[in-house]
Amino acid sequence: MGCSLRLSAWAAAGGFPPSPSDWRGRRRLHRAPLARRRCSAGAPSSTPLAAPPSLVASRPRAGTEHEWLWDCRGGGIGGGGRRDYSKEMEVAVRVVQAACTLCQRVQDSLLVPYSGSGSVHCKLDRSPVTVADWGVQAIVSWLLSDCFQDEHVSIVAEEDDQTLSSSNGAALLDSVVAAVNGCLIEAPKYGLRSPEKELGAHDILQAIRKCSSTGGPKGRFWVLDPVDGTLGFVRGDQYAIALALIEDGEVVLGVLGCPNYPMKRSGSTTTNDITGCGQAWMQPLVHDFGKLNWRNSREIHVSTVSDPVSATFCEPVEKANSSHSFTAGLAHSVGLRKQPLRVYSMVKYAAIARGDAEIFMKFAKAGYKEKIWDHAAGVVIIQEAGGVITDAGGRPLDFSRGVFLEGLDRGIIACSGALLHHRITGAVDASWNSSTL
Ligand SMILES: Nc1ncnc2c1ncn2[C@@H]1O[C@H](COP(=O)(O)OS(=O)(=O)O)[C@@H](OP(=O)(O)O)[C@H]1O
Ligand SMILES: [Mg+2]
Repeated sequence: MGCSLRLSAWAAAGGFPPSPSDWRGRRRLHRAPLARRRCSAGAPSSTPLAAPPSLVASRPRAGTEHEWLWDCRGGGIGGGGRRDYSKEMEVAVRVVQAACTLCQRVQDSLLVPYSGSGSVHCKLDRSPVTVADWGVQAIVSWLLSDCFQDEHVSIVAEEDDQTLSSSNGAALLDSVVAAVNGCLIEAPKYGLRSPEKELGAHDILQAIRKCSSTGGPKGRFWVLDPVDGTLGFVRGDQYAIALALIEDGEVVLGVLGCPNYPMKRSGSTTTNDITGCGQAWMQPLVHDFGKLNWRNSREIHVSTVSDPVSATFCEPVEKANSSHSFTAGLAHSVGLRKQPLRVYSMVKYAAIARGDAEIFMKFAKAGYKEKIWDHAAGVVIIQEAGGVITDAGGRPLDFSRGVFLEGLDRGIIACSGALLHHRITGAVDASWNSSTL
């Protein structure tokens, strides 16, 4: 399912990174161009930004032997009586692979000041958005519709077309059109069809608009977060492309593309030897000179660590998105010793599924409503890899009630096993009333 990994030259030489700071994307943006960007939300806060010139200069080019790209995919296809989702899974992996390429190109262009696709824009809620968000949404929408022509394809996704359709949006729309066509022309590399002729602005706006389903308890719909962790993306750091399929309110498959998540050496995966309850895999991302090859898939499992002393917990980077002080209190009370691993996006979910961390916690401010696209793909991948994920009251996350995770009790807790999960939910109950959330 889906996390895809970019192996830097450093990781190729040294194996899996030993410390949280090493999880940061290998591409750093220079401070000056970022500071001039319009969106304050895109500006760095705690993350060191200025790239040592050596890092930027020595970043491996796509296609060199140093650059292996990986993704993991998982899916709820093991359940009894369920239908076969292999076609949907295959299409979803191919589509996310294509989307990863678009994102990598746009993230690279963010390194180039004032380049067309390299600018960061602001949404009404002041969160950042780039050509990649609209570009991915357009190609995923177009490709899914093309692959399932005899079905009505329904998609719930994060972006709308308002900014692009506005009178100020023409230049931006041109950049999206160029990025989308540049990616779709390579669709055959992923076993997908390219459009017969280049898509025009109208086609692309239509594809973006098509993702306007609002989900619900019945029927089938895809859920897309085109660039999850946009803040990480614009900072040259971690992000994920997240695609899931929901049927009658249940997530039945998910794919996460995580192009900047470094690969660990295959030898170190031998510690993760428990049998998951389903199936989750990771596989190489196709780089510029490659072709999708299914034989490279590997099954993934959660970690076997159940002692809090040895466990690693991860959480959002921004304290505005999850209370760091509350999770620090929980960590202390259950005996977690390690520093939290703060990583942008659903890469955190991939990390739990792959056994790189044992716990994920998110406690948003009161009143914030979690969206289904921020969790659907990651949740099913964790479950299929053998992990447990619920709200803080121990109930499954409910994807059947529209675009929000309605009824979510306090926060989200994912663990590699039931024992750790039980301890954390117990600690939440013990400390909730005295918290200020
Ligand atoms: N106030 C608030 N509280 C909680 N969550 C929020 C909030 N605002 C936004 N979001 C959603 O969080 C998504 C980013 O999650 P991350 O785990 O990447 O957060 S962080 O950037 O590492 O802090 C982010 O997803 P993207 O917009 O796709 O990046 C948002 O959907
Ligand atoms: Mg998101």
